[in-house]
Amino acid sequence: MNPLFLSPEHVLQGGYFNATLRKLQEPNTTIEPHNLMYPIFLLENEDAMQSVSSMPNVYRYGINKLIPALVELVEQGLKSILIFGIVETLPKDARGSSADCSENPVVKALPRILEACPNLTIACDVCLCPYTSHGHCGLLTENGVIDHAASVKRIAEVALAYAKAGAHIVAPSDMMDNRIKAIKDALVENKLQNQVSVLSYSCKFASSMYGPFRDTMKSSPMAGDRKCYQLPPGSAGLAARAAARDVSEGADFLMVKPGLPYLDIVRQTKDKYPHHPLFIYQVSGEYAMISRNGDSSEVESTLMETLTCMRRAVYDCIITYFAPLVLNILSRK
Ligand SMILES: NCc1[nH]cc(CCC(=O)O)c1CC(=O)O
Ligand SMILES: [Zn+2]
Ligand SMILES: [Zn+2]
Repeated sequence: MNPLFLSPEHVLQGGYFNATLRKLQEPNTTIEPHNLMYPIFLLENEDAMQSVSSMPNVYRYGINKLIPALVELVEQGLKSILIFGIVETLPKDARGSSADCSENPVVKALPRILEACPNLTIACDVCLCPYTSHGHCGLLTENGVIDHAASVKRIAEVALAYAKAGAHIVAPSDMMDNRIKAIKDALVENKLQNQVSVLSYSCKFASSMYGPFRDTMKSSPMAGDRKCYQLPPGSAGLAARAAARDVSEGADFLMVKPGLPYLDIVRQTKDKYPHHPLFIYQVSGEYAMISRNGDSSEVESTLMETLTCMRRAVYDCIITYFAPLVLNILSRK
């Protein structure tokens, strides 16, 4: 018996007393630039640049302001972006016609971003809510409920338009059943299947944490809510079935959204589909919460702790409004 009565197998502190040993104890949780995707709010007005009141350091850009910002971020290591179009003068109507018209800001911007940043991977969010007069993510019947077949057909058309305009990834965020297959079919019919991948918002929950995003996008539903297509927050079962549905329909990448309160879903999805790269969307409400957690050094340490824990859970790519800050932190290491 040793004089201190310590049982050797219960002495853990001998295994993490310096920084190198601590790194060994956190396997596979490092973050590199290819693990980050940066969401971009794109305005119709090409010369505009507006701050977002509920999200410090986040801007809505017209293409002429976006290009120089992106060129600089790519120099700092940015590998991928996720674009959201915002219309202000183009009309919103029942079928979301402005989502894929030739004047749509995303359709117009894609060739210019591809030219300015040839090594940047560009994903486009595909949804109808920023473009419909009723603000829902699908099309509605006369009775005001989701018209499933019409919605899926329309979402596939929009995805195809972004694919034709040069998007590398189309990312449907509407949560309609069967839209992944409809999009894949459209890509095949147009011989784009080997040039465009499909990132499915597969496990997207009806969360209260999308508030700052909806303010920014002006995309809240005019009536009702999204609970008939986004998942109930307590349902691990529907999340498992939604991921299975999207895998069977040919999704290249899966996603869990929001991130932090849903890490059990992240782990469940990764365990079931280890061969599908998994994305987490750290949403606008999470961004707002972390941004307010103290001074800049506390914000940075909270952010990195959060991303490390998410990585432990395990994701392959994190979609985060903090991407520029993370690149900056990585460059200082
Ligand atoms: N389809 C709309 C969409 N696409 C991405 C987000 C949320 C992003 C965020 O909060 O950062 C939302 C909001 C919603 O579904 O209500
Ligand atoms: Zn939507
Ligand atoms: Zn969306």
